[in-house]
Amino acid sequence: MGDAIRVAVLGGAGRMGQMLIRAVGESDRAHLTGVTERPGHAWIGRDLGEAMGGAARGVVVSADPLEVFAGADAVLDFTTPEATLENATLAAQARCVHVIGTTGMTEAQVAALAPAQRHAVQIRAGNMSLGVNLLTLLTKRVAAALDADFDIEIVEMHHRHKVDAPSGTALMLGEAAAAGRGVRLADAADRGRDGQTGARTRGDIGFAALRGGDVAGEHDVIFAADGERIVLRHVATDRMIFARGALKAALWGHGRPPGGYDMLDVLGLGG
Ligand SMILES: NC(=O)C1=CN([C@@H]2O[C@H](COP(=O)(O)OP(=O)(O)OC[C@H]3O[C@@H](n4cnc5c(N)ncnc54)[C@H](OP(=O)(O)O)[C@@H]3O)[C@@H](O)[C@H]2O)C=CC1
Ligand SMILES: O=C(O)C1=N[C@H](C(=O)O)C[C@H](O)C1
Repeated sequence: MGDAIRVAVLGGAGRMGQMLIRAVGESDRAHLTGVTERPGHAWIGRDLGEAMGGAARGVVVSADPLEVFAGADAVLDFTTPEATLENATLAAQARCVHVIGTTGMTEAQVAALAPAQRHAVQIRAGNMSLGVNLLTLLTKRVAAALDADFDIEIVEMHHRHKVDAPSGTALMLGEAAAAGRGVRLADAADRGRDGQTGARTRGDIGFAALRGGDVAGEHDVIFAADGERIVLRHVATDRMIFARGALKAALWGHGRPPGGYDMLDVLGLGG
């Protein structure tokens, strides 16, 4: 394994957890040293390979994140907001790179992640794909070039199991649009229309969330004016784009000074 970094996957039985395990397995720069799951999960105590329906891999799925963090240089965390908050403290104690893909965190939960950044490299993004991160830059540019005659609407669609809305990606795109406009998203966001809503408020950034089937993730940023419409679109057809992005982040973060980073930093696209 030579210089390969030691990587653990948190929430290994999840949709993303299984992709992350695959991505680490495909890499010659990383090797899997641990996997966690929620206490009480059916995979706990089982060999990972067997739990996934294949050959034994010599990694036992653990409900004890402490021992898993202790044996890892980096942890990949696509779990729940509550688990991610606990993991941030453990990553700081173990000085692990903490790659956070978890979405649906409240403002207070995001703020609570900050103290851990004094001791650990923490890389967080609502979307780890190259395409979406590029789209945030395009969105910011287009929003900066247009005035509020162009109404901005962000429409996203995801699989039926998704539990948070708007998606983390939609919020990233909303932040980018707001930054381009020179406003705060918190002041401009319209996150739910139903019933007698009244006419659209000029300058609002609207969100709509669709859920159904097995959609991996689709996002449109619409700039709609009288007589014309610009649509910027990203379509994910395979969750491996998120998993490979997360592993790229772990490799990038290994050996860096502690702090809070995002995927634009990892991809070298930050300002
Ligand atoms: N940033 C990005 O690029 C992407 C982010 N995501 C985000 O990642 C998150 C996970 O998505 P997805 O994989 O679809 O969801 P899943 O529900 O399939 O996976 C989450 C996994 O975490 C497990 N889990 C829950 N609590 C703990 C705990 N305390 N310790 C260890 N494991 C735990 C769950 O177990 P159990 O089911 O038993 O509760 C489950 O197996 C979501 O927030 C999603 O939005 C998804 C794709 C890309
Ligand atoms: O839950 C998902 O599946 C996804 N979540 C992320 C989000 O909330 O934007 C990223 C991706 O769109 C898939």
